[in-house]
Amino acid sequence: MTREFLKMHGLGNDFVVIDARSESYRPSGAEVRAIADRRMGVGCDQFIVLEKTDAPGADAFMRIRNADGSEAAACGNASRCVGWLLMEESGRDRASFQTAAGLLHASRADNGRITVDMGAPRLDWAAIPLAAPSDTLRVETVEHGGFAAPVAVNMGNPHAVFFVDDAEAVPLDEVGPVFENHPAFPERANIEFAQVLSPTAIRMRVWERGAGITQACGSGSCATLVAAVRRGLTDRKADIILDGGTLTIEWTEDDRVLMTGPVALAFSGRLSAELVSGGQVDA
Ligand SMILES: N[C@@H](CCC[C@H](N)C(=O)O)C(=O)O
Repeated sequence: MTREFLKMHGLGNDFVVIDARSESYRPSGAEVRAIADRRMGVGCDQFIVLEKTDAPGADAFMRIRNADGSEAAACGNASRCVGWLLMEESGRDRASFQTAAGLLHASRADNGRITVDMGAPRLDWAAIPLAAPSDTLRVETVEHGGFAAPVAVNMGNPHAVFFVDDAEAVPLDEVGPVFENHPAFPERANIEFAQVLSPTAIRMRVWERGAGITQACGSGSCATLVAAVRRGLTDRKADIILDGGTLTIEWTEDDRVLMTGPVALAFSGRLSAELVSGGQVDA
C-alpha cells in the first residue's frame, strides 16, 4: 500500500503530513523512523498524522511523532501548518484541532503568517516533569560542560532553557543529547540555548527531543519567551530568532502563549509501499 503525503515546514522544521481522517492509521516506530530518515525516506523532523476526532469544536486530531518514532504532545511549527491546512480546507480564517496536550486554536495573521494559541505554560516541577522537586526557575541539578541551572517550562512538552552569552558558541551536538537524556528529565526534554539581544529579541538554538538539532522549534520558542520573562530578561512579547527564521511570541497577561510565524507547503508526494509497511516490527 502507498500513501499520499504533504511535505511542509515551519522555518525549516520539516514535516511529513498524512491525512488519515477517514481511516485508522497508527504507524509503528520503525515505519516512522524509515520515513523520517533522510538517507532512505522522505526525511523529516516530525511525522504528523491528522486523525478524526469526536472532541467538541475540533476539526481533527493532530498526532505528532518525532524522527526517532517517539510520540510528542506538542509541536508549535506543525500546529501552524495543520492550522493553515484546515483553514484552507474550510475557507475560514480560524481552525481548531485537538492534540495530546489539549485543544489548540489557529488563526490567520499578517503577511500570510499563522497564529496559534499554544495555551498556558506549566511551571510546576511535577508538570515539566522533573524527577524530583525543584525550583523550575533554576534547576540546579542540571549541569554539564559549563552550562547549568536551566529554566524548565512545559508547553505541552518538556523544555529546558539555558541563557547564554553567545548562542553561536554552544556545541549543540555535544551538549544537546546529554541534557536531553539527563536524569532530571524522566521523559527527556527539548533543550534551548538562548541569548537575549534586547527586551524584544532573543537568539535561540535548539536540540529537540527525538529529533536532534532542528532549524526551529515553535514550542521551544514559546518556552524560551516564558523563561526569559520569568527571569526578568525581556518584555512579554519578543521575536525569537532561530536558524530558520523568526517567530513572534507573546505571553499574555491572561496566561496564554501566542505564537505567530510562517507556514510552507514544500511539495506533495506518495510514500512507497516499502516505506509505509516498514517490513519491521516496532521496537
Ligand atoms: N518541532 C516542534 C517540537 C516537536 C516535539 C518535540 N521534539 C518533543 O519531543 O517534545 C515544535 O515546533 O514545537
